[in-house]
Amino acid sequence: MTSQDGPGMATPVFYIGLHDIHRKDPITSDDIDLSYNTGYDMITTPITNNAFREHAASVVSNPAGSLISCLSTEYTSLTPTVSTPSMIGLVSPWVDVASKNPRVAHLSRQVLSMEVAYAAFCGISNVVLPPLFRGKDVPDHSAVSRYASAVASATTIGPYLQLLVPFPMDDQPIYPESTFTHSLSASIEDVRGDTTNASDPLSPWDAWNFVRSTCNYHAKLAIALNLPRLLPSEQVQSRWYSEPLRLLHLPTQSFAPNPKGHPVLSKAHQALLTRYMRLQQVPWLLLSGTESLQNSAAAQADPTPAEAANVPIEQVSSSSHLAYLRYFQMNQPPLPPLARFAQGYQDYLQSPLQPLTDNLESITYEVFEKDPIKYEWYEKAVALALQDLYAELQRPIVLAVVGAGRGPLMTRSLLASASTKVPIVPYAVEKNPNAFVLLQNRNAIDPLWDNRVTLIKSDMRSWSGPVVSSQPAKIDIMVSELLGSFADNELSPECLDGAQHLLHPSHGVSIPQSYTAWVTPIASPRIHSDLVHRPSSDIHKYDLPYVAMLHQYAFLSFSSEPLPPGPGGLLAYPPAIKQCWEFAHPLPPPVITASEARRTANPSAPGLDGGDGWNEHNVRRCELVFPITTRGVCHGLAGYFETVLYKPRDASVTAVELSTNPNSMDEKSRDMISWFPIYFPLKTPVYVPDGGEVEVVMERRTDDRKVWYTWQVVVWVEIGGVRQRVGVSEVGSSKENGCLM
Ligand SMILES: C[S@@+](CC[C@H](N)C(=O)[O-])C[C@H]1O[C@@H](n2cnc3c(N)ncnc32)[C@H](O)[C@@H]1O
Repeated sequence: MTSQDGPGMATPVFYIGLHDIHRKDPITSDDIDLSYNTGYDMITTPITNNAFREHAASVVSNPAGSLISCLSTEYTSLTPTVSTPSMIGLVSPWVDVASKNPRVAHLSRQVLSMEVAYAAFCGISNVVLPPLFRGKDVPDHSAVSRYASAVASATTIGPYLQLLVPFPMDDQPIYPESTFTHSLSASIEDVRGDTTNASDPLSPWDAWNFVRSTCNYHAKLAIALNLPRLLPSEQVQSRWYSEPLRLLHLPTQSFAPNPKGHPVLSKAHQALLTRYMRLQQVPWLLLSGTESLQNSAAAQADPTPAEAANVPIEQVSSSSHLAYLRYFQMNQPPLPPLARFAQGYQDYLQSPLQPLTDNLESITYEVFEKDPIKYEWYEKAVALALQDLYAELQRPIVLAVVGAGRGPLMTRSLLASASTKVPIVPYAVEKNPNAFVLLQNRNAIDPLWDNRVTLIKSDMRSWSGPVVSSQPAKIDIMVSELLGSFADNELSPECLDGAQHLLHPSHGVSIPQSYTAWVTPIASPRIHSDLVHRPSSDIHKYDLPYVAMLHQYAFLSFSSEPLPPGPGGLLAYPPAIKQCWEFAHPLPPPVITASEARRTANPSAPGLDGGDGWNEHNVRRCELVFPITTRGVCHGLAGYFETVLYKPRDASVTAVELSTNPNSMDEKSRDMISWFPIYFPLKTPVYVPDGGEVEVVMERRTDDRKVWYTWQVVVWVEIGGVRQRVGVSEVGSSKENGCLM
């Protein structure tokens, strides 16, 4: 249930349910038929009836100790039916497991467990739990703790249930007409007693975070989020976006009348829905506060938007809100190319490719070759480099594509030569014997290649180099694409260093000329939950960076300069994404000389992590500090890269660059699809308070045979003028899964 038209296509399906907030008894089959006929996809139902509520209230107010009775036909009319799958069960909202009165809390837990178990028995697979937040109350930590403990117990009931935990988006009071305001406690005391009044929009999220941590990120838990009429800040919206949203509750108060009196959503609500409805698991929408089904049945069933727009104002009914949502669904903007390409892969963790040790399959090359930007940018870069070198050398340029794959960069180099009219002596070097067959084919049959490309089946590091006019020659332009999602993680530095002796020492150009790795801390509960629930026999699951189309996550650190205002005038800030390190080619000759000296068994010190230390120059370390204004949980690090393919000698001509860094990708290589980000997981997520700092310590290490990364997160807070370390993650290390050279 991800998108209407399968992978690559545009519009999500909206599943819309009806929630009658005044309903006290389970629904009947007539109600279900009516809701279908009105155009809803599902409907909420109480699990027990008002008699049960009265029974529970009498037990609560009788301290002599009578007990809650078992469910019987007196207390529920719900039975399993063919329509059960389209029902969302509601645990009685008067159940107050967070009450500070131990008796209320205890009886509430009994009711909760009976109702959840009965719903599960009936085959209802989605059950909304009673709310923690009611009316104006912001529960204190004891209440949150009691609530979390009750939810944790509920996760043990029924194997196939999804428990939907209701939360408001922020600390605005819940709509007064919601049944959520009345609880069992109200009959004997003030609802919760201790509450806080200070404004804190993240308090519901914080409570949710505590609940799900108590439940160890249980896969059965999801959120039923109440959308307020006034939406909170972009950061609060993004935080909820990263969480497992199953239901978005839209009370009619979230709508405003348009000039004709028809209910519509504000621009800000529209933007939020468009974003949330692109989640891979599209949340369901729940409409409440409309008039009862019986009344709205009189209105036209399932009207078209045009019909809905012509409904006289006095007839605006539940179907008007529904018709608006259907209209809104049909007018969703199409997905951008990268999002289309990534359909089905969102947040799916893949081990990074190792094209040096493994031989890639043809289909993998085919996927790279679909990129609409990368090859075009390489062609531009080669053209600029050819012009620069030809102006200096005035002879054919020796150009080698090292790691040619199936040949797309060779094709682009030949096109650049044709467009600039700079003659080239082309070489294509590839170590994958299977891809080499295709290179031979291409040379023979592609009219552009026309058998003029010299093909070398070799590792670039052991190739003896070009021969021009029967004489050994140097390469003028060495073109490669050995970059991984974190720039250097497919060992581009080691491969290109190994081939540098083939490059002309004074004017030789490497395309790319340099590349940088970038990182930022993120909240990624979905990915964390995926890792938590992988078998514990997978002992390295946290000790590996993953390639992932990051989707349901939230940035935690932002720069202080706002972006231009978005829909509804909400201010948003770009994420703080910082550079870890850089590699540039060719290396200064003394670095290569020193590396060679260490390799040739002289008495110099060994490498820090073993070996002779000849690859020590490719070791890197960074310590980066990220300010955190709004508290959150860091589950891992998102990594990106940027590369300068070629910076022309004429400084007035713009350099040709590629980027996957969200802050620069649109400017440098918009719509490029070849690389997903990389993700470095934390085994134990770390909580970062408001005003804290996340320090990221990363290293690229080597023992001359392989390369690996280590990563660690440290949380700092200033308390009483003293900077204190309040959280430290384990050190993640990919040493056991390092990239072999
Ligand atoms: C990421 S693929 C890029 C392929 C192609 N240039 C493209 O853009 O579609 C990297 C290619 O480099 C090759 N390769 C990696 N290391 C190499 C080495 N040391 N010597 C020769 N080829 C290498 C791999 O086999 C693979 O074909």
